[in-house]
Parts: sequence; C-alpha cells; structure tokens
Amino acid sequence: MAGNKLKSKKVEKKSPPPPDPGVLKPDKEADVKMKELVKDERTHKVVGTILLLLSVYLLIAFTSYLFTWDEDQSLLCKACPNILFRDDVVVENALGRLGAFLSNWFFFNGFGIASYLFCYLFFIFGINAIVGRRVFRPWRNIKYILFGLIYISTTASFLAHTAEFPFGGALGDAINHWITGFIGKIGMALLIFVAGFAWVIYKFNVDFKWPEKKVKPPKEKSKIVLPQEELELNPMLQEDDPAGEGVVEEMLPAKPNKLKDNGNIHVSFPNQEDGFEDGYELVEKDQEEHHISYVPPKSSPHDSADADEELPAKELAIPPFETTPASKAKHAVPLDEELSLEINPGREEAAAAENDAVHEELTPITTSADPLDPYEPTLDLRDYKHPGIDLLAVHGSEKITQDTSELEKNKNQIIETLKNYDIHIQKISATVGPTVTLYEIVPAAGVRISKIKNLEDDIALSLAALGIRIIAPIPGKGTIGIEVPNVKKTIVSLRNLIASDKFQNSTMDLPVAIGKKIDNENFIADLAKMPHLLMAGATGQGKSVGINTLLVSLLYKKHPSQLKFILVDPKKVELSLYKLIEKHFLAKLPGEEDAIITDTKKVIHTLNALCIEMDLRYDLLKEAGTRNIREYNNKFVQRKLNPQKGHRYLPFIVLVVDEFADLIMTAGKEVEMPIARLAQLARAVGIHLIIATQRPSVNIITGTIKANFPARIAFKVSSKVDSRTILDTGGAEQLIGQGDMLISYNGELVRLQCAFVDTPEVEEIAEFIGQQRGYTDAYMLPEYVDEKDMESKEFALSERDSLFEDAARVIVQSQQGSTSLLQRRMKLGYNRAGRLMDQLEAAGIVGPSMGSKAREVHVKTEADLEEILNDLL
Ligand SMILES: Nc1ncnc2c1ncn2[C@@H]1O[C@H](COP(=O)(O)OP(=O)(O)OP(=O)(O)O)[C@@H](O)[C@H]1O
Repeated sequence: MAGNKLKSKKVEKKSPPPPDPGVLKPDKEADVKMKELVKDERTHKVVGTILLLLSVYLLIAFTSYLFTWDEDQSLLCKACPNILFRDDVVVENALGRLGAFLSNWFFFNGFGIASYLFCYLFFIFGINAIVGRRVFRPWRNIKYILFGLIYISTTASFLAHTAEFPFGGALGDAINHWITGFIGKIGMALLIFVAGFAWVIYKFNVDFKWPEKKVKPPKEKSKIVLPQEELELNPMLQEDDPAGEGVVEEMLPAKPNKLKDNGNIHVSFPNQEDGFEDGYELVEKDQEEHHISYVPPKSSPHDSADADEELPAKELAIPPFETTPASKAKHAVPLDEELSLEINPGREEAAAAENDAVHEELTPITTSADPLDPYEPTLDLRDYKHPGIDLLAVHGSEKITQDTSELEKNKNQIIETLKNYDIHIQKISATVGPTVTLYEIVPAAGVRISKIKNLEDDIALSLAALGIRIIAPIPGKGTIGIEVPNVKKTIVSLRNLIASDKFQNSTMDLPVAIGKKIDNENFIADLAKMPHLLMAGATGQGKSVGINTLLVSLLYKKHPSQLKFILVDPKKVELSLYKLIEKHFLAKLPGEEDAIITDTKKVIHTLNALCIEMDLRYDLLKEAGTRNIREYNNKFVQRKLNPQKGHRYLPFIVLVVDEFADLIMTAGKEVEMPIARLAQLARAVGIHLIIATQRPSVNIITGTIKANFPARIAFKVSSKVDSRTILDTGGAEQLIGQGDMLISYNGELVRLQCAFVDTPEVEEIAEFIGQQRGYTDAYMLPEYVDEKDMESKEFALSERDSLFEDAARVIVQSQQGSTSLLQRRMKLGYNRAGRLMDQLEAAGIVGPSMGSKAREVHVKTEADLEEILNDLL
C-alpha cells in the first residue's frame, strides 16, 4: 500500500500541470490564423496591389517634383518636418503634401534622380505578389537597383554638381565629394566610365573579337553543315565544331561565361535528316537576353546498328541542298530524277549510287543456260518494277517550325517550376522534334533525380501542356529530359524516309521505315531482327497508318520473290487495299478465294498452316545443314541445294494481324497457341509477325505472347495500365496521338513520330504493283486439316491410298515416320501425306503421332515390310 502511495505521489509530481484552456488555446489559434493569413493568396494580391499603387504614386510625385521642387522645397524647409500635418501649408506637388514630402526626402535627402528606381522596385514586387509567382527575379533586380542607386546618383552628382536641383541627392553628393577629393575629377570621370562599362559587360557579355585569320574548315563538313552567313558571323563555330556535329555544349565552353551555369538555354533545331532544312540554335547568354545563331545540323546520324551504312566522307562533300517545291517534284519528274530531288542536301552522288542500286535490283540478270551461274530468284518476274517514290506524297510542310518565344516560355516555366521546389539546374538545352521538344536539364550538384521525376505532374501543370514525359535520367547521357509537345506539329511523310540514303542503301533483310526520332533522325529498323512486333494503341491514334507504313516500306524494298505477306484483317476494311497485290506479295491457303483473311475459322487454319510451313522450312534447313534462312538461301542461290529433293528459294513471310483482340475474343487458345509457337520458333526460317491491337489488356496480350515479342510499339493508350501491359512501363498514356509513339526495341524506349502514308497513296502503290505481271496465283501455304477431323475418320484398309506401298517403303528405308518427308519425297500435299501416315499407322508400320517429333517406325527392314505388304494384300 505504501509503495502504491509513493508511486501515485511520484506520478502526481511528474505529471504536468493541467493546461489552462483559457490561456493556451487562443494563442495557438492566433498563431495558426496569422500563418494562414500570411500564406493566403488573397493577402498576396492585396499587398501586391498596395505596392503597385505605391509605385504609381511615387512615379507621379517624383515627376511632379521635377517641376515644383523649387517652390515646395522652400516650404518644406520652413515647415519641416511638420508639413505633413500642417493644413495651412499649400504645396505645388500634384500629390499634395505627402507627395512633396516624399519626393523631397527621396530626391534631396536621398538619391536624386536615381530615386525613380524605387518606383521600379515596388512595381516588380507588386506584380510578383499579384501574379503569385516570380515574374521578375527579386534578387537579381535588387542587385541592379542597389548598383543603380549608387552609380546613377554619384554620376548625376558629378556631372551636375553646379546645378541647384538635387540630381545626385545627398547620397550622390557625399560619394562624389569623397571620391573626387580622393582621386581627383579626372580619376572620378574614369571611374564612372569603367564602372558603367563593367556593368554593360557583365549584363550583356559583350564579345570582343579581334579580327583574326579565318581558319579554313575541312571542306566536306562545312559545306554541308554551316550556312555561309553563319561562318562569316561566327568563325568560332568552325573551330569549335570542325566535325560539323552541331553540338553546342562543345562550342560554348570556349568562351568563359559565368552566366552559363545560370539557366542558359541552347536550342538546336536538328537537321531534317534528309536535308530539308538547316538546323539553328538559340544560345542564351543570360536569362533575359539571347541570340539565335545557326549551328551545323547533324549530318544524318546513323544508328549504331546501321553504322556500316554511313556514307563515306566524300559523299558528304556535296554542295548544299535546294529544297524543291513538293508539288513540282511529285509530278514533273520521273523516278530517277525524282529520287535525286528528295534526297539529302547536296547528295547527288549518293543519290546516283542509290538509283544505281535501285536499277541493279530491277535489271533482270540475263538468263544463262550455264547451270553453275548463281540462281536468281527475281528471274520469274524479271520485268517487275519497284514502285517509284513519286507515288508517295509530301504531307504538309516538312519544315520543323518552333516559335522561339514558345521555347523561351517553356524553358522559363521549367526553370521556375523546378526552382519553386528548390531544384536548381546548371544548364538547359532544347531539341526540337517533329511533335515534341526535348528539354535536357543538367541539375545542380546534389539534386536527386527522383525528386524531379516526382514533380512530373507539377511541371505538366505549370506548362499547361498535355503529353509531357520526363525521362530521368536520359540513358547514357546523365541529363534529365522533359518532352513537351510542340504547339505546331510537323507531319513526317513516309516519302522522305523512303527516299533517305539510310533506307535506300540499307542492307537489312526487311527494312522498315518507322518514323523520326526527336532529334529528327530517321528510325529505320530491320523487322527480321526484331523479329516480331507487337503494336497497341487506342482507336484513332495511328495504328492503321503505322501498319501501312511498315507494309509500304517493305513493298518499296523487296521483290515479290523475296517476300510474302499473310494479312489477317478481322475488321475487313483496313487491309483490303492490298488485295491487288495478291499474285505478287500475298500468301494464302490452297483452295481459298480471298487472300486477305477476315474469318476467324480461316485464321486458325492459316496460322496452323503457317506452323506447318515453319516445320517444313526447318526440315529443309536441317537437310541443307544451315542454321537460318539467309544461309539456306545463299546455298540455294549458289546451286548447292537440289530442287529435285524439295529444296526451293524461301521468301520471307510476314504475318500481319490487325486487331488481335478480336481474334483472341472469338478463338482464344486456338489462335494464341500457333501465334506463340510461331513467335518462339519462326524467326530463323524467315517468318515474322506483326500483331496489332486496340486493347492491350493482359487477357489479350498474355504472358506467352508478350515473352516472344521483344519489339513493341505503343501509340497513345487510354491508361497507364495499358501502357505497362504493352511496354512494361508507363508513358504511352501521355502521348499525344496522331502517330506519336513509343517503341521499345533492343532494350531501349524511344519516342518517335510515326511516318505518315495516306490511304490513296497505298492504293496507288497497290495498283502500280497489281497491274504488273505477277505469279499465276498467290504463294500457297501447306494444306492444313484439322486434327479433330482426321481423328474421326477410320481408315478401312480396303480404302488404302494407291501410294500406300510406296509411302511405306519410303518410311522404312529412311526409318523416319515423318509426314513432311512423305510430302517432299513423294511431292504430295499435306493432306494426302497425312492420310497416308494414318493408314501406315493403322497397318502397324509406324507408331502413333508424337506431336512435332517423327513417329516411331515399327518395321526395321525392307524384307519385313515386303512380308507385311504381302499379308495385307
Ligand atoms: N503518323 C501520323 N502522322 C500524322 N497523322 C496521323 C498519323 N497517324 C495517324 N494520323 C491521323 O490519325 C488518324 C487516325 O489514324 P488511324 O486510322 O491510323 O488510327 P487507328 O489507331 O488505326 O484507329 P482505329 O483503331 O480506329 O482504326 C488518321 O486519319 C490521321 O489523320
């Protein structure tokens, strides 16, 4: 009990005295209210308005003082300091006694005419407070105002020391008096001059250039990249950038520039890859001043993967390109000249080479009786002509237009927004692309990248722009990218991509011109290396155009003997245009009327037939001892493979499915399984898939499908979840539509503007190809018979095929129970070979089907077989 007492006493002692609500609460509330009041936006606006009023009041009072100072000053002296409260004193100042008093105080007792700077001071603070953000930079302006007060008042006092009017005010007079006494009048004059000059240098970073010998730039590069005017304007460019790379960051450090770290902007308008425009840049020396100067545009950069396609330097040394009016170019000139018109600035040589290349492909190789001559697959259609570039149109103006004021505005807003969150940046540069501008930021040391990433929404809000995307950091660059959509977008015409050297000189198996990167580099990839492509995007965002772009690129590059398409179009209208090229470029099931597949049942059959084609091709590759279609075709062309043994030249097959979701909904696994199988295995035998869908949900793009489609394209999708499904990351929901896309390829995510090709152009191209002599029919896929149908049939031995015995001998001799072997050796369709195999199984010659493996052969010798056959008779 005693212990308890003690305890309770202790507790009592320790516990704080009961709060006195009467005393504490009101204080806290007052504190909170005060804070709220200070933070309140309305308070800021009221304070801002008062400051603006004060600024205007002082301006009027000061100006009035200039005319009335004489009369008022004498009154002020007499009545001073009580003039403010003396009703009997009548002053001349337009703003009464207060105006006269303040003006006198500022001018006479203070700073003379420099007092006007106070009007400016109140004005900028007033505006900042009303607008709610730092329209004017307070500290920078305070610095200028302080300097101005001292400099202007001193200078005015020095220059007008005999005048009665207080030009320099008490401050100016005092400084002037002291310095003049110290260094004399001449010294004072020099000091004023030097100080003024120093300020001008500091503010405008005046460039003192001693006329110097022009260094002759390397001929080739300068001709392409530097406009002549700019060379004369700024010879430094030649020295800083002899390689013509147009990298501003490399040029600027040559001039020490203190302000450079203070939010400079470098804007480069990268070259339109094929030379339709020269790039230029805007270099800001200070946040308030900038100048625009031309910089050399990048000379057609190439993907590392395509480095081998880079033109030799000689070809680059060609005079600048002249842009030809698109309409003229389109109709007035035939193919060859036309190509030369559209190709990279001053690349006539390259163009000539390119046209030669085109000719090479077109010129039939003379038929030779010598069987040792390499086989030429294009000979079947030796007169086939590739579509000309004139069938493609130029859409809109090819010039990338970007308002410098828009760039400035965005830059300032980015800097401001980041600054509001205490993120300081060292440098900001902008690259203007066809759809978006990439602002690249180098943050100040110690700024965490995740912090910027987290501000994505705030920056988007402050820029009031849709489609903003933050890349933190830009891989391999160590900078942070902010992509902001351009107010004015540029359409990227497929024509320019097709005409580019990169495409024309490409040695890729299946080159596809997809679009332009943000730096205007053409994005041309090899579908054969992708090796399959998954495309998704909400309706109306550019999927169909994207598919047409891919198909048309391939049609421009390939001969009908080298490529076949299988087109699956559940929507029935998107791909119907390609019907015209059925006998040249399409593949279909035997006995089918329409080569464009619209019916789900037929899709299943076609996919399975394609799987059989794949298996057959693998058999051929195996027999030829080759690992892929390239090696196989090379061997075949060199006549090392015997056509009598079933060998043939294998064209690439590209399966295109427009609207995959629809197929999965109606056929589910029956479609998913063959697609997954093809995606896993078909690459080596030259079968590639392009699958598009509007609905990139997980039940459509399943794990199995996704795992086998490493290359993925996302147009704008409706949600982040969809973006994740297709790209494994967000971002596609922030695209701006109309062909704006993200491509995930080779482990990189790249934003592109998809090349645009319109339906009438596709129609013209299809007509151009369709009207030429083609094969007698479309490319025939192997026959496919539904296994379920096969199983239900019972073969009576009496109904044996007439080739039964021959088939049995082939199987026993080779000891391989393979249907495709029967097909090849006996030149049979899949159906008949399959039926024969079933009959052989029923006769006990081979075992049951083992999926993709060959059946077991039960009869080991020909003698045994003959015995069995005799028994069967
Ligand atoms: N690359 C592009 N450049 C410019 N505009 C484009 C581009 N791609 C698409 N567009 C514009 O967007 C419109 C819709 O494009 P498209 O028909 O390809 O959409 P979609 O995604 O296939 O729609 P849906 O799924 O309904 O068929 C086009 O008519 C065109 O005006």
